[in-house]
Amino acid sequence: MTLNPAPTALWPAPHASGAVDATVHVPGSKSVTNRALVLAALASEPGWLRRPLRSRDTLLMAAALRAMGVGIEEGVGHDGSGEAWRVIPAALRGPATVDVGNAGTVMRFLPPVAALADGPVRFDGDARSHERPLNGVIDALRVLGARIDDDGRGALPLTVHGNGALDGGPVAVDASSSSQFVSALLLSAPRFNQGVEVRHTGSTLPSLPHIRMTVDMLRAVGAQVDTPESGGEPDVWRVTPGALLGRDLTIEPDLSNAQPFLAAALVTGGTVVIPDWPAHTTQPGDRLREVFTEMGGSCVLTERGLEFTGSGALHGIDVDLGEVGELTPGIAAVAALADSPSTLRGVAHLRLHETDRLAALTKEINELGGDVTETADGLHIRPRPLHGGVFHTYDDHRMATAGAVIGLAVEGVEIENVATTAKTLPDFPELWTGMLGN
Ligand SMILES: O=C(O)C1=C[C@@H](OP(=O)(O)O)[C@@H](O)[C@H](O)C1
Ligand SMILES: C=C(OP(=O)(O)O)C(=O)O
Repeated sequence: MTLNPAPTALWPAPHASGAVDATVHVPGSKSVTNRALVLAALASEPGWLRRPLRSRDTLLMAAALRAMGVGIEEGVGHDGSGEAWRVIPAALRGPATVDVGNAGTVMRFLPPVAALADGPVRFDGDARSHERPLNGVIDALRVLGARIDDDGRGALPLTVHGNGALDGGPVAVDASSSSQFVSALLLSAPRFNQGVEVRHTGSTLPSLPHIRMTVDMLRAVGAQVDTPESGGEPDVWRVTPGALLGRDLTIEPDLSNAQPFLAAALVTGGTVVIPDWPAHTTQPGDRLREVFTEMGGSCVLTERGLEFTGSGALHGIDVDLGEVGELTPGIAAVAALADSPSTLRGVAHLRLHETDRLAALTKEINELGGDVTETADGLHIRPRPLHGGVFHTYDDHRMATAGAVIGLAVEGVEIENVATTAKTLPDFPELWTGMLGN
């Protein structure tokens, strides 16, 4: 990766003058919204998404589905409450072009959908999207009967030549670089002639909760899915062909985007309430209750939401984040401010995320005076007194929010390109200053 960001606008990260005490309404989950859009588009009847996330990643997903003929209309939900999208499925068509931006969910979940279209669908995106792995999806779709033109690197740009249907059937995939390979194949599989049997062949599989999210959401729209957890073989998922229902789904708040706000309570010894925190969820952000408690906070789930309180103490942690990799930047930020060292493990695949997150976190925290080293599969973080400076973000929303967390405790931190948070949380600067009572 290149670690030479272009100079862009700097955002002075607010320094906390005391303990925060705030309620923060966090917008909808990116991962749930983009799965719900795909499943609603593949259904045999219209459906509703209520309180969908409207951010770069989800607007790109909606635009792509519209380009393939799906109707996505603005509206209010059945009960009149909250904003909603009404999704009206249609025969999927090409030619179409899809801009994936740098959204893993768009670049991985939509090529299988495009294989069901009746013409070519061209995929391209940000420069970084050309570097993120897509080989698992491309190779698997070819085995399942699709024709795809790419430049042979197993990455974007590419064209899927849909012919209105896909055979489907058994396929082996090494998903050690991204769980999204598995999710992508499962999501469209009810519409493949033979469904699918996906066998993961790699030595590790990151982000299992996100695969569970895929399975749960498929089942909720009527798909039959067999999983390792439901008595099937280890590392094998089977989806039976069949029609999908159109549902009325309210999207949960994005718990990974709740992370910086919970971190603010932890770092300042204050309290933050996140309303509508789900009692049961497959979102990886739910693990924050445990991780941030071990780092010095405490929390309780009440009818007001998740109430998270910092004790004033901040401890280091030794933790495997392989299942919840997207939480790593925020945990690293807190760890850099703690009273003891931390080891974050199991996240080698973060080198292939929005940016090489292990290199970027190491460089940016160290440039503020920190002492972080990369390991084969994570980070060692030894806290040291930090000083102000520019925190570069490499077009990574979670680098920007991680820098903001450090800025609460360290005066003079400036975030380069805070607008990159629009990938999943467009209102971040306003929510952040609102939380601080400004
Ligand atoms: O399926 C999903 O919605 C996601 C899966 C994970 O991807 P990886 O398995 O590539 O880490 C996660 O990091 C990403 O933010 C969202
Ligand atoms: C890895 C992430 O995103 P993507 O869906 O683009 O993979 C993330 O949001 O942390």
